[in-house]
Amino acid sequence: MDSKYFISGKSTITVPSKRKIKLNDLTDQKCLYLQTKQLSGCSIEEERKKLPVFNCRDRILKELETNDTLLIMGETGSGKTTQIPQFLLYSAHARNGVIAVTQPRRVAAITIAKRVAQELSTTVGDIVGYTVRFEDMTSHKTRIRFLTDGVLLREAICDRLLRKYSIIMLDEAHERTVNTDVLLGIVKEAQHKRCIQKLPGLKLIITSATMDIDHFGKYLNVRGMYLEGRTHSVRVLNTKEHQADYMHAVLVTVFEVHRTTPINHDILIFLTGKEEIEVLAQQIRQLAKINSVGSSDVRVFTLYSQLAQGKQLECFLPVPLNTRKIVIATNIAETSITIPGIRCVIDCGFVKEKSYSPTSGLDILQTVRISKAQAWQRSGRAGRDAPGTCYRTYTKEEMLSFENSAEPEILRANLTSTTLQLLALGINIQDFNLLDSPNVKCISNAYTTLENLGAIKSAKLPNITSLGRLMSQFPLDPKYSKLLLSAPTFGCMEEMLSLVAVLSTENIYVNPPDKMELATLAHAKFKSKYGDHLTLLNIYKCFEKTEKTKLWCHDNFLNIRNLIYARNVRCQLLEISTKLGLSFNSCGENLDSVRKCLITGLFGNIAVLQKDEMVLTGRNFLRQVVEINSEWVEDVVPFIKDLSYINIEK
Ligand SMILES: Nc1ncnc2c1ncn2[C@@H]1O[C@H](COP(=O)(O)OP(=O)(O)OP(=O)(O)O)[C@@H](O)[C@H]1O
Repeated sequence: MDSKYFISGKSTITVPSKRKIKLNDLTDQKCLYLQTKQLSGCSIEEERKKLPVFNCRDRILKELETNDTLLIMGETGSGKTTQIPQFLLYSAHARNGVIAVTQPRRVAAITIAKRVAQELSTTVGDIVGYTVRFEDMTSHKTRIRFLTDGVLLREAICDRLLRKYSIIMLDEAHERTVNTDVLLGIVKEAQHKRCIQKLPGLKLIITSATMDIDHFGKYLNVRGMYLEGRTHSVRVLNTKEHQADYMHAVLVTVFEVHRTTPINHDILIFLTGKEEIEVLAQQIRQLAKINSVGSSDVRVFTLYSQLAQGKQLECFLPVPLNTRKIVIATNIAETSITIPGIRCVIDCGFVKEKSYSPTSGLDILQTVRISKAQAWQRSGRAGRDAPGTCYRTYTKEEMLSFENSAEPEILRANLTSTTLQLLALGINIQDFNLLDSPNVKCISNAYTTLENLGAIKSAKLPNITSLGRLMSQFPLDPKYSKLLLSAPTFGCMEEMLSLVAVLSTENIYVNPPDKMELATLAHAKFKSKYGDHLTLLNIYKCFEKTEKTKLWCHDNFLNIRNLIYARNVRCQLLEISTKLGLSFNSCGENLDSVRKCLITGLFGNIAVLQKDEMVLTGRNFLRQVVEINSEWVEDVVPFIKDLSYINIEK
């Protein structure tokens, strides 16, 4: 082993804990791994016909003849997502409508659609297409449509029987997103109603490599179907000892792999969030620069949800010869996706999980241990186009204490948006037969918030109002749709469209770790004394006025891709608003209108608090957003229920 590999420089790098590591420190450090499992595998084969699922084609089609619902479990990479829709394409089952394949994440929907289009020698938007929020790449020719579960749920609002579809495949069901859970119930109901109304049937296929098949089976009243076989073997290694600093363990492992494996073995690293990812990316780039292996190179890509879509897709492209691709991702890369070239996965064993606190009414982001199912999904990202290895920076014993699967999102999420969508479908969430029933307090909070937004008449008797129905037409959080629906009255529709578009976009700021001060200075130019919302609006307005947008964004440390994305979102929101007959007006420089309008939507958010907390938070909130001014109160009161809790004059 060439331990000198690490020590050609004297530079230091900063790790998140602000601890400085000397490159020399890494020399003697190695994470000792123990091989814990060798997943049995077949020989290396790349053609789709050699995928294990291929042998099950006839079995699947036959099962569908006698069953309306199939529950299919097969190994990661066995070909479920890419192949099953193709088996169905020319089958009798797909004669009466489009095949929908849902994915919990947009990046998966897009990349799989591209792959399947490639396999069918067509282009995306032809026979195969995808639809994700604010982007539709389908046409009247599209027969297989990959879409996020959120998009399909939204479509159900317009047509509860989902008549456009002949087959719906809910993929990655183990992820237990709220949307997939709700869709299970909706599709089940659509199957039943279509049968009663003698409409063409609807087949439902649920797929995953790691779902709790008994639980699903009981709910759907079907037996599970197992597809045997694995495409390529994945060697799984756990650290011998507990690693107190997983970032450090990951870094050491990256360079061990870099030093000891062929340069075309690309690496995928799982960390918990953007900050960690950016820090590690910088460390790897710095270390690789001064420690190159011969003429080889390292290209580091990052993959997390706040990245602009175009940037997220960069890691799927091939890199030049003699270059090792290193992708550092959050759990967004955990299921479904194939990043070509990945032979090695390094899993830190943690994930950031969003949960909703029914007592405070706030969403909390916490770093928690992954589940066993997530660990297997992560290792499954290696061994897709060749045998692979997965390094886990936790011990085998530690893994024993992991939960079998992550807690379903429906048991820990803020349910306001889902509750409104269901109400628009005529379904009361508390009466809806779901795979797991949500917490009663979460449901009552959702009703209270919707009541405060004016979307339902009363939390006790949750009948959707006409305003609520309009709100459900926007693919937005209800508080943002409320803003758009209130804006014409306040005379600030143009401004609110821009603001909501920016709020629906990932971070528009660029904060390079080495130029933090310059970036802060540049951003300060746009700062509004009335808070973040008006600052964002300022930025968007300046962006639209600028001709040389690229240079302007660069000079102002702003993300051009995300601002362009916001512009597209704005166009679509404008389209929906026009369809709903909303008038388009502008308040010009009089931003007081925007501030007043903001109260109508954002207030709903804090309204689930206890009365005492609400008085306090409400007052602070009003202070932040508006001047405490009785004239304003007159304007906003009709939009807010229960404002009487707050003594505005104080
Ligand atoms: N974008 C892609 N680029 C290259 N190869 C791909 C791509 N997508 C899929 N493949 C190939 O097809 C195989 C099957 O992928 P597919 O996504 O259908 O499997 P899966 O059983 O659905 O896996 P998972 O349970 O992990 O989602 C992969 O192992 C890989 O060899």
